[in-house]
Amino acid sequence: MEGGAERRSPGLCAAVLPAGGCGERLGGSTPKQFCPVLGRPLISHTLEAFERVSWIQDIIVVVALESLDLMKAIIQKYGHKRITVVKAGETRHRSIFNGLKVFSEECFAGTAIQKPEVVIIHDAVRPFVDEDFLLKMATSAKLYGAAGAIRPLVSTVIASTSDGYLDYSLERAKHRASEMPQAFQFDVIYQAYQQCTDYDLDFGTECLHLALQYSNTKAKLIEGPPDLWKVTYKRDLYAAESVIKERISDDLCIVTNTTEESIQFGVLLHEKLHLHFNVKGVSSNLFENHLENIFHEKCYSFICINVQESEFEETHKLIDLLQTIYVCSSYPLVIVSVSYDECNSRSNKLSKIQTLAKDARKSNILVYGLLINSHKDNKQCHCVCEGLTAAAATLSLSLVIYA
Ligand SMILES: Nc1ccn([C@@H]2O[C@H](COP(=O)(O)OP(=O)(O)OP(=O)(O)O)[C@@H](O)[C@H]2O)c(=O)n1
Ligand SMILES: O=P(O)(O)OC[C@@H](O)[C@@H](O)[C@@H](O)CO
Repeated sequence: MEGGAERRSPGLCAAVLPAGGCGERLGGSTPKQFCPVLGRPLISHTLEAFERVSWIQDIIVVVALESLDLMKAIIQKYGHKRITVVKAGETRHRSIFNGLKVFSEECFAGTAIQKPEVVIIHDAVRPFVDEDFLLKMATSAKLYGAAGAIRPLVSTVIASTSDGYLDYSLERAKHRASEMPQAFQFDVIYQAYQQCTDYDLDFGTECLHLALQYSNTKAKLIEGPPDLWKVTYKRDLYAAESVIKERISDDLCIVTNTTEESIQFGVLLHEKLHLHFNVKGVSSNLFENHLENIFHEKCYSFICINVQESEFEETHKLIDLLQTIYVCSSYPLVIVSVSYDECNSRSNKLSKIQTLAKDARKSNILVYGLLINSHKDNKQCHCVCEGLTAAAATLSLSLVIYA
C-alpha cells in the first residue's frame, strides 16, 4: 500500500458495485457491464480501478442470476481479487440492498467478510474512478454519515405538465447532477434500505435520498472529476475506449539498471521526455519491488535501453517481468528496445531484435528496435530522444527507459 493512502485510510471500508442491469438503453444482447472496452469487459476496468485502492477490504459485485457464471469467469480470467459476487434484484436499489446484506449481522457472522465502517456504492458501469476521489468520499462519509459525487448540469432540468407542456424549469446554477461514487457510514445506508418502502426500492434512483429520508442524514456533496460519467448508451462505450487510450498513451516510466552511466542517462532522458509524457519515475533495477508499484500504476509503453555489451538481455528481462505482471492485458504493451549501433554487429542486432519481437508478440507485447550511435557523449541522449519522439509519434505510445 502506498504510504500516503495507508496514513489516510478511512478505516474499515468496502465497496458495493451494482451490476445487475440489462443495459436496455445501450441495446444489444449483452448487458453493458459485460461489453468489451478495448477487448476487456467494462466491469473488469471498474474492478481494476477499485483493486488499486488497497484500503478497500471487500468489493461486492451484484450481478443477475444469469450472469453469475460469466462474472466468475471474468474474475478468474483477469485475476481480480477481494471480490464477492452477490445476486442482483429486479431494480438497482434492490441490487444495492442485496449487496449491503452481505455485511449484515446474520450474513457476515462466520465469514471472512467484516462489516465495514464505511461503504462505497458505485455503479459498475462507471469505470473511471480514482483513489484520491474515493478517499475523499469515504473520509467525508465517515465524518458526515453520507457523501455524494456531483457534477455540473450540462442541460437545464425542466418539468412537463401531464399533457406535455413546460410546467417549470430549474435554475441550472443551483442544481447539480448526482453521480457515483457515493459513500455512507454503513449503518446509515443499511438502516435506510431496511426502512424504505417498496415504491422506493422499485422506482427510486437516489441512495442519498434514502439516507436523508430514512436515516435523517444529509449527504455532503463533493464535486467530482469529469470522468465519473455512467456508460448508458452505445456512444459511451466508444468514449470509454478513447479515455482509456488517452490515459495509457501519456504514461511513461523510466527505469535504468544500477550502472552510474545508465542511471545518469535515464535521468537525462527523464528531463528531455517529461515535457512530452507523464513520466512515472526512474527506478534503478528491474527487480526492485517499486517497479511493480510503478507498473501497478499501469504503464503500457516502454523504451528499453540495453547496455552496450549485452545481447538485449535487458529487453528480455523487461519482457519477462511484463509477462508476469500483465497477465491478461487487453491493450498491447509496447517496448522500443534501444541499443548501441556498432557497424560490425548491426545485422546481428537487428535479427536478434526481430526474433525477440516475434516471441513477445504472442503475449500482446509489441517490440521495436532503435539503434543509436555508440559514441559516449551527451549526444547519445539527444539521439535517443530524437529516435523516441519519432517512434512515439508513429506508435503514439509512451515509453519506459531501462538502460
Ligand atoms: N436491477 C438492476 C438494475 C441496474 N443495476 C446496475 O445499476 C447501475 C446503473 O444502472 P443503469 O445505468 O440504469 O443500468 P441498466 O439498468 O443496465 O441500464 P438500462 O436502464 O439502460 O437498462 C448499472 O451498473 C446496472 O448494472 C443493478 O445492479 N440492478
Ligand atoms: O437511473 P439509472 O439506474 O440509469 O442510473 C443510476 C443513476 O441514477 C445513479 O447512478 C446516479 O444518478 C446517482 O444516484
